[in-house]
Amino acid sequence: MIQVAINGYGTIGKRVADAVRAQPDMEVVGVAKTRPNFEAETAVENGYPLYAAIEDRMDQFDDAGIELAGAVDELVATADVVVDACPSGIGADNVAMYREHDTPALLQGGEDADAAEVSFNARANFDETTGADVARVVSCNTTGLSRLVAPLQEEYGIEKVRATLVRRGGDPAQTGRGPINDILPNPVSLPSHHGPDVNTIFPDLAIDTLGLKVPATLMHTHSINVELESAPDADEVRELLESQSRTFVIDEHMAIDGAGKLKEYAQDVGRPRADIWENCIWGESITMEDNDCYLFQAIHQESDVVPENVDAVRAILGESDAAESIETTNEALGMGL
Ligand SMILES: NC(=O)C1=CN([C@@H]2O[C@H](COP(=O)(O)OP(=O)(O)OC[C@H]3O[C@@H](n4cnc5c(N)ncnc54)[C@H](OP(=O)(O)O)[C@@H]3O)[C@@H](O)[C@H]2O)C=CC1
Ligand SMILES: O=C(OP(=O)(O)O)[C@H](O)COP(=O)(O)O
Repeated sequence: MIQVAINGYGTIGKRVADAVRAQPDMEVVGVAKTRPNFEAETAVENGYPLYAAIEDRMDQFDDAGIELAGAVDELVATADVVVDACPSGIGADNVAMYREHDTPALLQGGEDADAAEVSFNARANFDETTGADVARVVSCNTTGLSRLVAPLQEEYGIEKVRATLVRRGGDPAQTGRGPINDILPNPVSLPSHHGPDVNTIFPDLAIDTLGLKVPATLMHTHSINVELESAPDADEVRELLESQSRTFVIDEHMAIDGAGKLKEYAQDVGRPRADIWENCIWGESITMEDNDCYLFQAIHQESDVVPENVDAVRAILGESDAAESIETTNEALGMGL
């Protein structure tokens, strides 16, 4: 069994912990928190050994009556691999500790690309991560773009991607986030970080990305134009996207008109935390105009990177090939809407 440590048990970390625990070949050896809040309590209730991310604060856990298994560097020393899901910037600072213990580490998309040796997307470049000391699972939006680009590039070739990303302003629990009643070009200058990030996965791809932030919390929405090298009809493109294991093409009969109904559907089918691990592509939006493919997709920011982290664990340790890992992860999670 692969012993996985999770450093940073927040939005992404707690989901990755549950997904790792669901795998037949992995176990969670512990999770680390800086303070004894509700997530520390639920980590212990869920049976995860809890470690203090900051040693000086161990007594705060004692005072709150929350039992600790130790300090984070003990956790890192024990683990085969650590998934760092700390807030942006802290992951890069933690790399020295991971290197000191010789424990391979996975950072998240909030870190700069150069904080890791390689950036990861399971569908696109699984093998490039094998043997790395530090890899980075790209951000939720970049994961969503990469999953779309990979099959289109393989099947038809791509001249250029143009993507406008309407980004949710914050996650549902991020009470401090805005905008409250505004729509912000974000960043106002082009490109947004997503295009250069996609190039960490597809170095030669021509891609321009524009970003906005809106006062919504449920999901991001992408307006996509991919100029292909050939001109398949829209039905062919739709079939191709339907055949991918991490894309959900929303059929017209479902009458899902936005992120609200997508989340409702995820709850109705019993998804944990109403998570949607797949890219959600509106079938009727898939349109071809000459070589230009257009579509809309929604991305659940809190969860699409979760299966990618699980695959990245196997990739960095060289424990599996891409197809086998993706299949194992998908089956263990119950992927497929
Ligand atoms: N949320 C999203 O939509 C997505 C986020 N990401 C990326 O994932 C990473 C994590 O983001 P997210 O989960 O949203 O962030 P959160 O803030 O939800 O979770 C991070 C957690 O890390 C803990 N933490 C803070 N400092 C430390 C530390 N020094 N050591 C260990 N734990 C610490 C915090 O909890 P506490 O201090 O209480 O221990 C916090 O709950 C970022 O790089 C982000 O960009 C990627 C895709 C989507
Ligand atoms: O990785 C994400 O978005 P991003 O791809 O737009 O950077 C997550 O939704 C986190 O975004 P945030 O930086 O607004 O918290």
